[in-house]
Amino acid sequence: MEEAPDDDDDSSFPDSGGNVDRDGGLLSGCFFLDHVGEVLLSRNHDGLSWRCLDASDCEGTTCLGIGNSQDCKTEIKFSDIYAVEFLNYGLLHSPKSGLRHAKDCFRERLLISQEMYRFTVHGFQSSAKEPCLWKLAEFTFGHMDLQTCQSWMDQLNYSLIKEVDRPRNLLVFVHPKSGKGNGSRVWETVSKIFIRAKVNTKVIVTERAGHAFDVMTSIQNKELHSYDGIIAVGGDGFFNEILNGYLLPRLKVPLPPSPSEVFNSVRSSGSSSVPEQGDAVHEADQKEQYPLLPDSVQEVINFRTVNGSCEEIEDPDHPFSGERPRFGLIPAGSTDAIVICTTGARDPVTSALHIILGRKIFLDAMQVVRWKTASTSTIEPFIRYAASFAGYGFYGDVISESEKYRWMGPKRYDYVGTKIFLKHRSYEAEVMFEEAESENGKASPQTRSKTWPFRNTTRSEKILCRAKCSICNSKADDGNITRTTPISYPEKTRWCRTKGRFLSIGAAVMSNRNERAPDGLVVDAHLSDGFLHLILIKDCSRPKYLWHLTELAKRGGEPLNFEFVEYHKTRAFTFTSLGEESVWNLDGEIFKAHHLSAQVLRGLIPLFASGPEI
Ligand SMILES: Nc1ncnc2c1ncn2[C@@H]1O[C@H](COP(=O)(O)OP(=O)(O)OP(=O)(O)O)[C@@H](O)[C@H]1O
Repeated sequence: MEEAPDDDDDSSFPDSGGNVDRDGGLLSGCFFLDHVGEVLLSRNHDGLSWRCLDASDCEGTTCLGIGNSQDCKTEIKFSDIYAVEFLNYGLLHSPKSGLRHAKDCFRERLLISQEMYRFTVHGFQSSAKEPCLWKLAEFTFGHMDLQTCQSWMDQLNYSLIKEVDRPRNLLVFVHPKSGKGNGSRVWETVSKIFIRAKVNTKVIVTERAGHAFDVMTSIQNKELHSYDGIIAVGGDGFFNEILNGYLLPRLKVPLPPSPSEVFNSVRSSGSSSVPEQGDAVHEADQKEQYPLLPDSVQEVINFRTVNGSCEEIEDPDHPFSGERPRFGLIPAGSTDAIVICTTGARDPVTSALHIILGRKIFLDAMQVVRWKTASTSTIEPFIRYAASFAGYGFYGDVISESEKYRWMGPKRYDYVGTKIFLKHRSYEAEVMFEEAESENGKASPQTRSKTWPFRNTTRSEKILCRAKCSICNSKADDGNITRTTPISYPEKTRWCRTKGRFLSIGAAVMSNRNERAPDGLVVDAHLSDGFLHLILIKDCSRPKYLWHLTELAKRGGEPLNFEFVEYHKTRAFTFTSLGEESVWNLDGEIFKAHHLSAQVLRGLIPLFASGPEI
C-alpha cells in the first residue's frame, strides 16, 4: 500500500501498506464491507466513499441490485462520523440474504463469511421521509492485514480531530421524573453514544425542582469554562431552569422599559405616539397604576444610555466577555417544543448526535421582568429568561392547574386544557408593544405589526425557519448575527397600546411546534431573527375560541385568521393586569406577574442543533 501525497498534512501518517491507489491525491484501498462485500474504499477531503467491486451490476447507480438509496449508503462525510472503533480479528458477513441480485453480484467467493481485522465507522442516516430524524448507522470494514486497518483508523481519527466544534467535556443534568418519568432511561440509552464518541460527561441527576438552577448559579466560571457544553435531559421547563441558573447571575444588560416608563416616555415625547389598538385608555388610570418608581428601579433603568443603547459590564471573569458555553437539550419532557423547533424531531438519539457532532445555532431569548407580583405588591424588578414562550390567561391557567395533575404525565395538559376551555375565563389587561420599524423609518412588510385581515400571506409565501436559515443568519443593525445586547429605544420608536378583555396573551420566541400544534403558534417564527410574536386573543364566544384552537391543532391551519386575534411582530412589550392577580406561563413554568415587560435578546443562546430540515 502506498500513500498518495496530499495537499494537507496527512503525510505525517505511516504508510498504510498494501493496496492503496493514487487517485487525484486521495487515499483508497480494497476492503470487505460487512453485509455488503468487497468494496473500493476512498478517503477524500471531506469524507469516505466506497464502491462495490466485482460484479458489473454493482456499478453506476446500483449496488447489489438496489438503487443507491438510504439502504445502501456509499459515502459518509467526516462531519457526520462520530466515532471510529477498532474491532480486532473477527467475522464479517456476506451480503444480506434476500437482496436482489446479491448472488450474481458477489458470486460464491464473497457469499462466505470471512474472518479478518476490522474497524467500524459510526455515523448516522436520515430517512428520505423524515430527514430530521437521525438513526445510528455503522459501517464495518475488514482487511486481512492488521497494519492496513490500523493505518486507516489513524487517518480517520486524525480527520475527526479536525472537526473542531465537537465537545469533549460536558456537564449533563438529568431530570429523572421528566415527562412520563423516564429522564434517567433516556439518558441511559443515549449515554452509550457519548461513551463511544469519547465525550466525557459529568452527570448530575436532580433530586428536586431547583436543583439544577442552584448548581448553575453557584458553579464558578472557571469550572463552567472547563465544559464545552451544558446538557439538559428533560423538558422545556427543565431547560428553562438551567438557562436561568446560568444567565441570572452572569448576564447584566439593561432591562426593557417598565409599563409606566413606556407610558410616561410616550406621553412626554412629541415624536413618539401610541396608536391605540383597542379601547381608550385614561391617563388618570395610568397615574394610579404607575406611581414614581423607587430608587432601586431607577438604578436598573439607568443602565440604558441616553440614546437607548446599552453598556455591557466589563468583567474579565464574565462568561459573556468570551465564548459562551453551548447548551444542549435531550428530550424527555411532556411537550419538548424547543427540541422539535431546533432539530425538527423529538428524538433523544437525534439530539445526542447533534450534540456530539458539534452542530451549532443561536437562539433568541426573551428577557422577562416582573415589576409587580399582584396589584397590591410593591415594585420590585425580578428577572427571568424564556427560550420558547410566555403565555397569560388560558396558558397561565393551564400551567397552574396542571401542576396538581403532574402524576398524569403529559396527558395532564389535555385534561386540564379541556377544563380551562370549558370555564372560558377572560382577563382584563393592557398591553403596549414596540412597533418594529425598518431602518428608513417605514415599517417594512416583514416587521410591521399586523392585525388580521392584513396578515394575508399564504402559507407557501411564508418563509419558514430551517437549517442554515437566511433570515436567522442575516446581520443585525450592529453588523452582528447575534445581538445579546438589548434593543435600543430611539426617539422614533413607536409603541402601540391595546386594552381589553383577553382569553389569552401569548408571546412566542420560536414557532413552538409540538405534537398538539404541529405548525406551532406562529408557523413562520424564526429561531434567531430578533423578534417576538405577540398573539392577543380577545374575548369571544366559546365556539369561536374552539375554532381558533382547532386551527392551532391542525397542520396547515390558520389560527391567526380571526377577527378576535391580534398578531404583532415586535421586539418588546409591556403588560399590566387590570385584575387582582395574574399568572403567566414561562416555558411551561408558573410565573406570577401583575406588571411585566419583556424584550428579545437576539441569538443569546448557543445551542447544539442545526435547525429543522423542513
Ligand atoms: N428531581 C426532580 N424532582 C421534581 N421536580 C424536578 C426534579 N428535577 C427538576 N424538576 C422540576 O420539574 C420541572 C418540569 O420538568 P420538565 O420540564 O423536565 O418536565 P415536563 O414539565 O414534564 O416537560 P415539558 O416542560 O416539556 O412540558 C422543572 O421546572 C424542574 O424544576
